Amino acid sequence: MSDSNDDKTISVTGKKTFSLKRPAIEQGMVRQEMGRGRTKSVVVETRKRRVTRPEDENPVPPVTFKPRPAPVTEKPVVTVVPPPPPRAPATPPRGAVLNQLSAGEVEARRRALQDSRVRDIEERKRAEADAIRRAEEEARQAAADAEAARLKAIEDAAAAKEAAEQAKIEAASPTPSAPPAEAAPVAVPVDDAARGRRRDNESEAPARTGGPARPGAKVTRPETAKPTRPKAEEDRRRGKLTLTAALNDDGNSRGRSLSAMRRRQEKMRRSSMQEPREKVMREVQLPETITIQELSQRMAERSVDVIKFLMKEGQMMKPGDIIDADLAELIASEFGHTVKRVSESDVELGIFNVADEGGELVSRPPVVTIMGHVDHGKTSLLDAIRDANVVSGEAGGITQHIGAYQVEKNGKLITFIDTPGHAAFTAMRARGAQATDIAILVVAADDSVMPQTVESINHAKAAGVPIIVAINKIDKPSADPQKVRTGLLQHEVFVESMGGEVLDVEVSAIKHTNLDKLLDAILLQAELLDLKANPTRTAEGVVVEAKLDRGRGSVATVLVQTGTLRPGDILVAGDQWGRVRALVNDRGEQVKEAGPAFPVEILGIQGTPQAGDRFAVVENEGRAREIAEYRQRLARDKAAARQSGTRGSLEQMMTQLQDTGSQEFPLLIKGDVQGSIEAIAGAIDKLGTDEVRARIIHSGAGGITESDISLAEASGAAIIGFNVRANKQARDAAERDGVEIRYYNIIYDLVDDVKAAMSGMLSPERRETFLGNAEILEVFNITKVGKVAGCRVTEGKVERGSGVRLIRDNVVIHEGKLKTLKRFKDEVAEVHGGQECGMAFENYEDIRAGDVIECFRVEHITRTL
Ligand SMILES: Nc1nc2c(ncn2[C@@H]2O[C@H](COP(=O)(O)OP(=O)(O)OP(=O)(O)O)[C@@H](O)[C@H]2O)c(=O)[nH]1
Repeated sequence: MSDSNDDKTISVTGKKTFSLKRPAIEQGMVRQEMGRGRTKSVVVETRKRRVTRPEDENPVPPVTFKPRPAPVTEKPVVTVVPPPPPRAPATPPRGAVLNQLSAGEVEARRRALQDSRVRDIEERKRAEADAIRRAEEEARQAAADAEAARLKAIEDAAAAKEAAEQAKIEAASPTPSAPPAEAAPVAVPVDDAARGRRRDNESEAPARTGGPARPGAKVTRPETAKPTRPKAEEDRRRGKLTLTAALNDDGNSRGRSLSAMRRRQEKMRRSSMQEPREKVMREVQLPETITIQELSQRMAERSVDVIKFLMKEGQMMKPGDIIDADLAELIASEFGHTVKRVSESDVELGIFNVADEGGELVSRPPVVTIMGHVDHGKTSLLDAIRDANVVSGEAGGITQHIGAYQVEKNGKLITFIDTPGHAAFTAMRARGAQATDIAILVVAADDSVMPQTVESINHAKAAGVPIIVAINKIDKPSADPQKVRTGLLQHEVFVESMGGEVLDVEVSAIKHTNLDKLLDAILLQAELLDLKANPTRTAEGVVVEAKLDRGRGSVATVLVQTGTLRPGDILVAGDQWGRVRALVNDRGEQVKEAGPAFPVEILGIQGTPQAGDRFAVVENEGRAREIAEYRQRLARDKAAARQSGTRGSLEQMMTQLQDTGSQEFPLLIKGDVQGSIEAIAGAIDKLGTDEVRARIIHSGAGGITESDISLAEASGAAIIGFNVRANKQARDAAERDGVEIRYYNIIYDLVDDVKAAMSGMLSPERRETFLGNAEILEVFNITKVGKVAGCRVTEGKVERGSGVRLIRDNVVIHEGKLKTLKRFKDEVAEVHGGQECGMAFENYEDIRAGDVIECFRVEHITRTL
């Protein structure tokens, strides 16, 4: 051990070692008050000015470096310094020679000893005060802890009885670290505190107390200081000092607040009891498809719970997966929620057929359509009426063909739809628009009832529209109006003069004869119908015609059916929408409004709607755009789904019958001759029972036309072709509108199928795929082979091995198989459109130039219902 080491020890521990050699700098430990009971130890250095005396002029060199080593005795030191400080080192520093001191030196030493004694006393007092304060702090802390434990124990009596006991025990019994406050000064010896500070640490340092413990003291110092600091440090770390804490009696300790403890207890009680929260049952809106995440949100459940449920059901899914409404409903009901299914089409809700809110119903003009057989004078009659009865006061106005016009008779208006013919009428009806109130059936007096007259009758009847018969061309000498009347009887049109209720007027379009009578009849019929509408509500109606006009953009002629349309209105028409820029009437004049049954041209629609589309005024552009987009999407989907299903199919009809309990089975029959049609109609009629019967909405001889398709579509009927085919336009229309056409050449098969459909047991579906048509250009008679048709494939392709039909004037002459299919003398598998080929039928030779050979493939698909 060196001197320097000794010095260091003193400075660190603060102990005073009695030594002859006093360091120039004195050091000591002082406890400094930090406020609110906190203290800290501070090392204090005291620098003393050296006093020089005459005898000290030659100062004794430092004893430690004295060259003469001399034995060091303790005794003189002990005698010179009367009260040896407790635990003072027994050995003075080596190298001190006492017996060679001068008188001055002795005097100086005596003074030094006195000073040190005074210092010792002061330090002892200070240490005593420190010890008392520390003891008080500890006691206060212990009391606070005990109080906290006691409160906790009281409030949580049931749950923590033992803890309460323990807390009480702790509170009652003093621990070494927490003696009672009043006992503290007695319990902690002052001198012990001054020297070793911690009596309770004595067990840790027995070796230190026994002898000179400088190195040991140095090492253990942090430990000995430890118990005095923790409280202050804990307080500092526990959190920020608040006003409450500062004003607290404890001063230096912050316990948990009462409410914090209550909260904690409540939390513990909840978690221990696992109290289920009250579940809120919701009405979950389900669209056709929904993601699991969205469904969970709508149910206010966790998506992980939904996924767990699905896993239990054996389906591994992710939150982003899309499920259908059925599964979503199952999940929702499993979680205890109710379900409300909504569909995309809900966007259209409240657009059409909006109920009148108050407003008075006022009479409106009737809307009339003219129908009839070709060349019976429909156009002539329409023109004659228009020319003769242009709305009074408007003379000179240039008549515009906008698709509809109005005439005036006896101060009453009549609206005519300018597109004659039942095809247009039914096309409109097929789109859901029943624009017409009255149908004028034009029958030429010199020609009587013809096939299209019958079609027109059937179309009007299917629509439930009353008919007025206009017997035209009565100016002609060959006119026989009576023949027309009797002819109509066969088709269940009973005119007044024959005892029926149907009004009939003999007219001449050319001579303008009886046009007034016809108009009177229309007004009379309108009166019977009591046509009324509310002009004060938002407008609804139907598109009569639409076109893209150069310079004016999209132009649509609409017929307002209810409400009043004005410029600035936002409307949706079919899958188009727009803001009405201008309204133009049938005389080319801009008008400010169009009321019920008024035809007007609208400018401002974004695209071109289709004739027959319904239109309605909506409240804002957003809604209009939304509906238009939905409808465009729907149209695309429909187009995509067209291949997969047909609307007017026997199968579907049967399902409908089962679903709706409907008792009618609508059919449209076209045959090669009237006789076979009658036979078919008779056979089908016999199939009828009390529960279900077939209703032939139209039948006729001849090929299947576009008008048949639209009638079938509008009436939801299936078309049966007996030995007849559909022409190209009709085929396209059937495909577009999803109407099934079934071809038969044996009445027995036809009746069997209808019977099966009606009784709910359909035989395997015979699905026929059209492959192509070839026109016979020339017929060659080749010996040994027979008749060979030199053809050009006009449509699609022709395949060897497929079924073929020979068609003459849209009537099937023969159905069978091909014997040969040749191209430049070679037998080929198929011939494509535009190419020429040679064909011969098996066992059939009656072929002529101009005949058409239809090629088709037949598949039998077993029905699954
Ligand atoms: N004598 C006479 N001829 C008439 C009368 N009405 C029409 N015609 C003639 O009959 C022919 C056909 O008349 P349209 O008005 O074109 O007949 P439509 O029914 O419109 O004919 P499509 O448009 O082909 O269906 C024309 O040549 C007319 O001149 C009439 O009252 N008397």
